[in-house]
Order: sequence, then structure tokens, then C-alpha cells
Amino acid sequence: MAIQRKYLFYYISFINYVLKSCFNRRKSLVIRSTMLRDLRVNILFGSEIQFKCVPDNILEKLVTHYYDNITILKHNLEIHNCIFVSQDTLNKLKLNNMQWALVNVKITGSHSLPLSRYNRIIVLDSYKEPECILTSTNLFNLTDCNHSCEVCMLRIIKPLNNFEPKITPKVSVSVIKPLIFNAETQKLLDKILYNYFSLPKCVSVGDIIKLDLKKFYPETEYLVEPTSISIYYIKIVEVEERSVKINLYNCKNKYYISNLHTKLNEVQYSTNAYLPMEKEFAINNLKNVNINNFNDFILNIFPGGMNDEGELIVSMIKPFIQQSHTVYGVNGCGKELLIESVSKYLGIQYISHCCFNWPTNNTTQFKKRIEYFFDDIRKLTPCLLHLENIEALCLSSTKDVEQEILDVFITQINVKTKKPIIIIASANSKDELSPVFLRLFLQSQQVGNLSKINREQLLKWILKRDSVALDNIMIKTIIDHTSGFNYTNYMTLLLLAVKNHMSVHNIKSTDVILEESDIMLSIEKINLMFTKSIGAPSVQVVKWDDVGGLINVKEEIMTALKPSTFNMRRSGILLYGPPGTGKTLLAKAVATECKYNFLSIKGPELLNMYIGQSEANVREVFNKARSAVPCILFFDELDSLAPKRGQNGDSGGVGDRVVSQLLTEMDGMTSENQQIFVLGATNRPDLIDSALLRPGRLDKSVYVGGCNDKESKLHVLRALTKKFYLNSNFHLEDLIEHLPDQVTGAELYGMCHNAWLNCARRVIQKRLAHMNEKQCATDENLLVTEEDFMKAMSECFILK
Ligand SMILES: Nc1ncnc2c1ncn2[C@@H]1O[C@H](COP(=O)(O)OP(=O)(O)OP(=O)(O)O)[C@@H](O)[C@H]1O
Repeated sequence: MAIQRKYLFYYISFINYVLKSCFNRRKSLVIRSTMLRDLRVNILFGSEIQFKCVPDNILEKLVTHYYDNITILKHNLEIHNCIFVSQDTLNKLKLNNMQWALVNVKITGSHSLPLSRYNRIIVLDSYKEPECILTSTNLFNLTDCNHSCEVCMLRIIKPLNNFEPKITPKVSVSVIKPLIFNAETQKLLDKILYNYFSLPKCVSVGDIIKLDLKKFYPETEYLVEPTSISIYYIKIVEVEERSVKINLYNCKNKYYISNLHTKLNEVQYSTNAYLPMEKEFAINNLKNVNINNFNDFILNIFPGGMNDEGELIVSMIKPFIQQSHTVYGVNGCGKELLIESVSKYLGIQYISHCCFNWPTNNTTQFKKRIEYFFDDIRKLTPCLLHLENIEALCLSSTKDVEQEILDVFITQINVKTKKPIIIIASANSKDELSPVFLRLFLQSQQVGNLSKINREQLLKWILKRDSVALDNIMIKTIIDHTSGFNYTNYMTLLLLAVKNHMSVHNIKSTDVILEESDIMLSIEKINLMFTKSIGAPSVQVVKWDDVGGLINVKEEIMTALKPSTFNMRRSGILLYGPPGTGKTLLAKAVATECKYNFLSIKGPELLNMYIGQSEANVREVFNKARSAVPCILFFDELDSLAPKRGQNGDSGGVGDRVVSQLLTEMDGMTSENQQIFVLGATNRPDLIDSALLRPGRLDKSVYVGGCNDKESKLHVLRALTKKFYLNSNFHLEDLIEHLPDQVTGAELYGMCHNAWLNCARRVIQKRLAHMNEKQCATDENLLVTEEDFMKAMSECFILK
């Protein structure tokens, strides 16, 4: 029987196994079918081992941790040619450290085998799970650069005992990334290639090589115009062996390339290629990385809390055929970062273009710009084209022009190419695109507001990526105070906090540990910026204890705002009651305490004499609220905005239309998301249209009454005199007896205000009298006495 030499090793193992079984009485000689299958797999395909792709910079660190520079240089340990295993796995594979072996991959759901390639098996001591690690570039090369296959196992086919790659005299490479070239990029690339091959590098024909600009040309940091492309990819197209040209299709042998012995030839062979898929990346600071903790230094490619959206966009794109989709999300929600991450995840080149660069006053020029742009893009396939602000195509003043532009766009995106152009258009909202335009896109994905858990994940992701230190308890506090924040908000928050920390502590380095005060100050600044940007008035800070009494009403509002066990919440509450009982004050306290955005509207402000304008104002208010979620929308004097419909005297039915608009918006609000809460306030609930008070809109009416018992009067008085210095022998309880039975908060406020003024006048008079004694009236001297209150009371009320 002619046994091929490469399988001899496995046959010997098999015979050993049978002999061992014969001598072991406890084991039966029966060889089960699974054993036979495993054996057959081993004989034909080698040992299967599990793997994990690890970011390049982490692997580089690990190698330098375990091997000194001399060993790395002597053995030419280049991470993209190596598979890293533990000592146990090496023993199991019966290999020696740094030995070359033929390796290939097992592809999920496929029986065909990619060609085997040479790889070095390197031991990283104390490495545990899974059985081996390698770079994503190496894995991609092992699949013959097949971007659409999923590898489930690595196979070590055959150990090579005396293998040593030869030096090739000539090599041809082509550039894959960057897609767009100019003289400057060319110069940089030449320099990187020269530096990279200054030490001999081992390659196979067809290999893709990843070159980090920072690593192979660190001087670029000092260039006047820094380049934005930091990673370059090249492909080995052809090598020469004893004057025979070896190209892609006839060999997977390894060759050494070095500047000294090899002539490098750059060809425009194929810029059209996929890239290795990168599902994870390493954080910036890898100071303390080691073999046991390296997983802590790896981050998912999708931003934290946006994993589901990322996966959904990936599933929209797969399989790679020419197609167009849309992604919606408000400004700063991280659309661009997400779409770029999707391109890295799928290993497809990313091109982004802002559509606002196209429009001009001249329609022909506008159309030409679109055509030229797509002509250029078709040379760069396969690629993921991100068209930012696609609404720019729908902003023409006339419908005819819009249609012409759309026709050109449709023609261009439907031109078929050999390799696909995957278009992802993004806009702030679906409403900005015309229906004709919407039909062009197959599927759409909304990047919505982040839930509390997602915000926490996102913040942790950013902190880890940018190596910003915070303690865990602070993260929870930040999350509680930043409802409605998105990716850009958190980036701004950290930037402001770092800036603040550096200026307060006079630190120059960027390695800072942020304190709670830095963060809180930045949150306040951002909230203020935001309030200004949406045109909301800044709300005076009112705390719960500034509102006296009204305990039931406070509880009612708070339970309505908190999601219940079934995640059902009220969409709105109507506060009604006599004037001056604290309805507006309550709304302000809700805004301060809940840390929600707060939009306050006085009913009559929205009414306008022009036809249609009042309804438009209502729409505008709800749009503002939607862009500021989570948001409390407070309508004061709601009876003037939403009176009963069909009443006489309503000129032209404006009131009816405003009510209808209000009802529509409130319905939309509940179905779209639960983060807008409407508070209404009125003195006359009987005048409000009943449709507004049905469940799902303002589904609860709460009475806010005056103070008619001693306890509530005392609570309000305590709240109003919180900042007063009261004379020690005077108690507020004594005042209560003299107050009228029915008083409102506003009346009590008036009385307290007068009492303080009485006190101030008294102190000033005293001061003027003692002018010569140089005695000053400080705050401590402003002790409000019972007499001040009694005088104020007699001014405000008819005493009992
Ligand atoms: N419960 C209370 N605790 C403390 N102060 C109160 C209370 N109720 C009313 N006030 C005082 O009265 C002032 C007016 O109250 P507010 O404007 O909230 O009344 P309102 O019910 O909204 O009146 P209107 O119906 O006329 O708009 C407040 O600024 C506050 O100083």
C-alpha cells in the first residue's frame, strides 16, 4: 500500500492507539464509528483546532512580551504568518515551537477546502482558551481572501521539518487601500513599503498585507498636512522563483522579500478587493496587556448599546449584491460611526459623501455632478457608499426639478457593476424624504434613542476606547443625569470634562482620572447648550421641597413618569384648580427633579391670526419635543388652546383645527415613543375639549387645590420661608391660627414676600439711625419677626 508520506504520521498514531487498546484489558477493542470518523478526519485533513481572531496590536504586544527582540529578528516572527498556541496545544499537535506547518480552514456549511498555506506555530506560554489565536488578516489569507465565508475551524495539516522559505528576487504588489490615490499618498506608500521590507518578510502569492502608517512611518505625525488614511492594504500579486513567474493560481509557497535582495514592482493589478473582516478592535492604551487579560483590551466594532442596529444593518447588506438602503437617526446619534463599523465588520471598503455638495442653482450642473460622482465610484468597487444627508436631493424649490434630479439618481444607482456598490443613505428622519424617493431603498433602519442600559453600554465603550478613567459608581450617576444623550453628546461631555479637569488641576497630560465635579459641570453646560439650541426657555430651578404640601399631586405625577412593571406609562396629566395654587410651580419642579428636557408653552402663544399658522405652531412644538426626548411638554392655560369644538364664535374654525392637530400629535407621540410626557394646566377644565381628556392623551386629571387645613398651610409656609432667617422665639405654627380658612400658595407667597420687605425696611431704618455707630446691616441682621408677618398678613388678608 502506497501511503503518502504526509499521512504516515497519522497512520503511526492509529497503530499506536490500536496496540494500546489491546494491552488495556479494561477497554474493549471495539472502535466506535465516531472514533473512526475522527481518525479519518485526522488522516485526511489534519487536526482541527478552535481559534479566535485577535487585533494586530495586541498580538504584537504579546509576542514582544514572551520573546526578546533577538529571537523575533532571528526567526522573523511576523504576526500575520503565525498561529499562536499554548504549550498544551503544541504538545497535542506534536509540533515544535516556531515550526512551520501547512494550515487550512474549515468553512461552515461547505465541504470544499481552500488551498493550504504555510504558517508558523508559536507558543505563547500560559495561554488558555480557545486553542489558538491569529490575526484577522492571516485568517482572511487562509480563506483565499473569500469575504463571504464563515470559518469554523483551523486545520493543521502537516508539520514541515526542514522548511525554510526562499528569497525572491522580484515581487509585484498592488494597492488595495486607499482606493483614491494622489501623489502624496503614493509618496507615503513608497516610504511605508520601504520601511516594511527593510527586514525580510515572509509572504505567499495572493496574500493581503496590512500596513499601519503609524508603525511603519511614524514621522508622519510631524507632517504639515497629516493624512487621514492610517491603514494601508497591499496584495502580493506575483513573485519570481528561479526566473519563473509564480502568480496567484499556481502556488501558495512562502517567499522572503527584503529590500536588499528583492526588486519591488507596484502594479495596478486589482484595486477591487475585499478586506479582512474586523469584528473587534483594540483600545488605545495597551500598557498592561498580557496573555491572561488581553480580552479586556478588546472592544466590539459596533459602538456600545448599538449592537442590535449594527447587526440589523449587516443582515440588510448580506449577501453582497448591488443594493440601496437607508438609515435614519437624529444628528449626532452615531449613524456615521455605525455605518463605518458595518463596513469594517463586513470587510468592505468605506466611502462617505455628503450630498449637500451636489446641489447648485443650475439643474444641469446638479445632474452632472451626480453622474460624475457615480462614474468615479464605479471604478472603486466593491465598496460601501455612505450618502450622508440624502435629503439634500429632495430640497428643490419646484417639483419638476426634484423629479429630474431623482431620475438621474435612480439611473445612476441602478447601473450594474461587476462587484457591488452597496449604498447606505442616511438622513435625520424619514419625513424629510419624498415618497417617490423612499421607494428607491430596499430596507431602512432607524437609529433611535438609547435606552438606559444602552446608554450605559455606550458610555463604557467610549470610556474604554479612549482610555478615560472614571469609577463605576460615577457611571451610574452620569447615566441618571443624561437621559436622552446620544453618541455625540457623550463625546462632548467627556471632552468638556477633560478640559475642565486639566484647567482646574493645571495638568498637561491627557491621562486624567475624571472627578464627579468635572462631569456634573459638563452635563449642566451641555443641557444649557441644548435648551438654547431648541429655543426652549431656561426653567428656573425649583426643587420638590420648594413646593409646599400637594403631596398627593407630586406622587401622582412621579408614578405617571416612572415606567410601571408592564412598561406602561401615562402619556399626560391635566392639573386643574383655582389660580395661584402651584400648578406651574409643580411643572417646574418636575422639570428640575426628573432631569428631563422641559418645554413650557402658554396656550395663547401658539394661536396666530394667519390661516394654518396656529396648527403649524402646534406641529413645530411637538417636533421640538421629539428632537429633545425625553421631554416634558407643559401647556399652561390649556383651555385657551384646546376649547370644546363646534362652539359658536370661533372664526373660521381655527380653534377646531388646532384641537384636531393637538389630538393627532398626541396620538403620534404615544405610538412613536413613550419619552414625551404632556402636562396641561388650567383653571377651567370644563372648557377643554373632552377628546383631549380621553385615555391615551391627558388620561388623568389631578385637582390642585388651595390650602384649607393647618398642615398644608404650614407646609407651604415652610417651603416659602426656607431661605428666611426667622427670629428664634417665633414659630410658623403660631401664624396659622390667624390665616383665613381658604388660602392659595400664591397668597401665602405674597404674604411672606411682604413680611420680608417689612423686615428689610425695619433694618434699614435702624441702620440709618445708627449710621454714626458704623453698624452694618448684614444678612444675619435680617431676622424676620412675628410682627413683620402680622403686619404683612393684615395687608394681604382680612384677618379673622
Ligand atoms: N404649594 C406651593 N408651595 C410653595 N409656593 C407656592 C405653592 N403654590 C403656589 N406657590 C407660590 O405661588 C406662585 C404662583 O403659583 P403658580 O404660578 O404655580 O400658580 P398656578 O396654579 O399655575 O396659577 P395660574 O392658574 O393662575 O397659572 C408660585 O410662584 C409660588 O411662589
